[in-house]
Amino acid sequence: MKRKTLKRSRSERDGMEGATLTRHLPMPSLQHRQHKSSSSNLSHFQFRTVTVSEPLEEVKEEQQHHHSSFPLDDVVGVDLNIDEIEKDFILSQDFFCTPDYITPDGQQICNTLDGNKENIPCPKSPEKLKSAKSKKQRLGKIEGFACHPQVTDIALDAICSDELKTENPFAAPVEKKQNYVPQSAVALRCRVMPPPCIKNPYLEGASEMDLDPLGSRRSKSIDFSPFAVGGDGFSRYRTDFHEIEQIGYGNFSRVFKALKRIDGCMYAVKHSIRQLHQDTERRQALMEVQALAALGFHENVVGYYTSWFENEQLYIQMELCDHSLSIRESSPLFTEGDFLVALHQIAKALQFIHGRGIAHLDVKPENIYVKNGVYKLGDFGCATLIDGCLPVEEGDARYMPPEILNDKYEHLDKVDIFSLGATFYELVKGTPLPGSGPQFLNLREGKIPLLPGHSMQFQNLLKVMVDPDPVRRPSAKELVENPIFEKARCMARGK
Ligand SMILES: Nc1ncnc2c1ncn2[C@@H]1O[C@H](COP(=O)(O)OP(=O)(O)OP(=O)(O)O)[C@@H](O)[C@H]1O
Ligand SMILES: [Mg+2]
Repeated sequence: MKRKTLKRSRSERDGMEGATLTRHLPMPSLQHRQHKSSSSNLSHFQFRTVTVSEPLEEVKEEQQHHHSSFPLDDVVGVDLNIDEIEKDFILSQDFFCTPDYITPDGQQICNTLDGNKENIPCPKSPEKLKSAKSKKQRLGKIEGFACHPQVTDIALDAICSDELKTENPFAAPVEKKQNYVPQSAVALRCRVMPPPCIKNPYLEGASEMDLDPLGSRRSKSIDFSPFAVGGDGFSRYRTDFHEIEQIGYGNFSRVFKALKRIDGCMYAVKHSIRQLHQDTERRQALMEVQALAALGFHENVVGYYTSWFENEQLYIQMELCDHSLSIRESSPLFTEGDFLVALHQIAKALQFIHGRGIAHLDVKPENIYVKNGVYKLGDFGCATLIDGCLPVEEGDARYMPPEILNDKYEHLDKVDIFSLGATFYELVKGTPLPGSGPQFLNLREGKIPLLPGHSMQFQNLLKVMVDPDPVRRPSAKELVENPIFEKARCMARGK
């Protein structure tokens, strides 16, 4: 069923952990280093094989040399992190299809991104500059920045571009090459710049700048698009998972049972149905995984593993459950004892998330899953902060209390209590709640018809949970501590 029009449309929200290239690029085969004599004039963007054993000094020297002969400023922000390269990065010239020397002798190249220029035949190697001293000084400066790989990155860029402007007067004159930017360099820039770290609004005291050392160098938007695997036919989902079958769908997502190739375990992988083109849509979609990640583990909350963007869709890897409590999926043969066990467990989930300042705002049978007899709250796509610091995106109107329908958001934790009461009323009744009409209005007024075969204690509990006044509804903690669940525990033990 479609939700009512939302304060912030839910359809706007669905949308990447940016995947870093080092993890996903098919690595070219390890080649032996053979550039020593012939490649002393490697262009800055010629990517040769670097073995782990290669001395860092030499790599840095070479980089320095190429910085001095290549206008790095023109390739804004290309980050070649030496430490990274030395550790685990194997960049092959073959892979990036760059020529040996970017600027052929005596050839005038204009500053365009014409891909054909990358296929010009290798010209004669220009002479290597002989200024060991100045190189050493430069390296000294660079090493001073080597405390953090990303800081080193920035330092290298900054220092080298400075040096291009203030050349050592005693050094051999450096012929400044034309502003030629190989396409592969631009592509690499997109690939080596790590994705942004964004603030998790569900965690207290997380500062955006603290998290993102490159924050000042990025644009303000969460532009994950360069890291969106899938655009070039490469799929992290397909690479990492073997899809078994579709196990569910919602208004915005499809959920698949998938075998993770590397660990041989089954997971639920949910992805947004629609592509999320806008930054705002992606931000909105990320709220779900940010809430899950901020919450951490609770046995009655569906487990979250990881998430990423692919083909402009958000993928979420979760714990695989058996099924949801949706009346179209689960067995109608529930006894009151069974209901109480489920209600108690989801009340514990709510106590846990409310304790962390988060309200779910979309509690309903479809969002409660069962795994080996344990009930788990899932689908945090509407989760928000109870203190009202985040926008409210209400869930399925059939389960929403009257105050939410009237745009009153003072007691967001109690919204979940109402929804939980409505959920169990529907499960006991065995027919779907209406989205409008007299029955819909009756429930908003706290009127629950008698439920034959169920104890008054249980029916009264449901009634107080759907009280029109949020203040009179029990808190999740009070609910968990209700004596009725003692009976449920005894019944569960007596089975
Ligand atoms: N971890 C899981 N294990 C098993 N089944 C799941 C899991 N997550 C989701 N499902 C199934 O997929 C369905 C849709 O998932 P979900 O509710 O998260 O999608 P949605 O598009 O956000 O839904 P909604 O329409 O409620 O907004 C669920 O009702 C459930 O049946
Ligand atoms: Mg759902």
